[in-house]
Amino acid sequence: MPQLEIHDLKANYGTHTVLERINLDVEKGEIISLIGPSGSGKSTLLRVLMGLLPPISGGVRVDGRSLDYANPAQLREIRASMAIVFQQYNLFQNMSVLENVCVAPVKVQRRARKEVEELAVRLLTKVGMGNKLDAYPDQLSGGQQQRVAIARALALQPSIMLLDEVTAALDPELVNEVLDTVRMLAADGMTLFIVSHEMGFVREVSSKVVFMDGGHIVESGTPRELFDNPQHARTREFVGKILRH
Ligand SMILES: Nc1ncnc2c1ncn2[C@@H]1O[C@H](COP(=O)(O)OP(=O)(O)OP(=O)(O)O)[C@@H](O)[C@H]1O
Repeated sequence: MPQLEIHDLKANYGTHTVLERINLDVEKGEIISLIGPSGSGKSTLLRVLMGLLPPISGGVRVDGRSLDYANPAQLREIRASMAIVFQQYNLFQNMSVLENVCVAPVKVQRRARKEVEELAVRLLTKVGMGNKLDAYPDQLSGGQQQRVAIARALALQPSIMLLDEVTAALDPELVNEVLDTVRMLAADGMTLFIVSHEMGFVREVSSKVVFMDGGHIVESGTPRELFDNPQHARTREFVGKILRH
């Protein structure tokens, strides 16, 4: 059974339909990259999956269970099983690195502080921030802050991580340290949804690349299928354009 099943999903902003007929099955440990032109609905799909924008119709199943985004108790569960990291790291400026990672598991998930702190130290060490536990966000580079943001998401112990252009706000020399962290998550078997404009990276890590345009999935396939042998004219045009850059 796929870990995540998206069935005929539709979403609107007001009366404007921004996602339609989205169908996608994701197996545990898969790395799914969403690519497509600006405004094609990539971020919106992540927002819908997280329950930040309720779908108009269609459904999402996690481990075979249908998610009811209108049910507040289920919404909490959804947010516990998936974690999202955005382009802007949005760390709490008045909290240390360690506290940033611990606050939601302790305050929202009501897990024991000692256990959470131990996990937080392990995660921060893993993302190369173990020597900055007591630092404050304004003492860190963008790449370091983003790695703390990834550790913070991992501390929620999600089974699926959604990464929305996590390197887009970084100076070029800091991009790789964050991509290395994502490579590590992939190697650990975490199921990942990635929206990224780093096409070399997308090609390297993805098990499946999904090309979106105008709120639809146009086609999906392995990186090789999608980049080297796209089936649709629209995909060929997009891939041709990005590869020329
Ligand atoms: N908060 C919002 N209110 C209304 N419309 C929105 C909102 N956010 C996005 N949209 C619209 O929804 C559509 C999909 O936007 P989305 O941000 O999902 O695209 P995207 O593929 O992630 O683009 P980009 O690569 O530029 O981030 C666009 O037409 C956009 O204008």
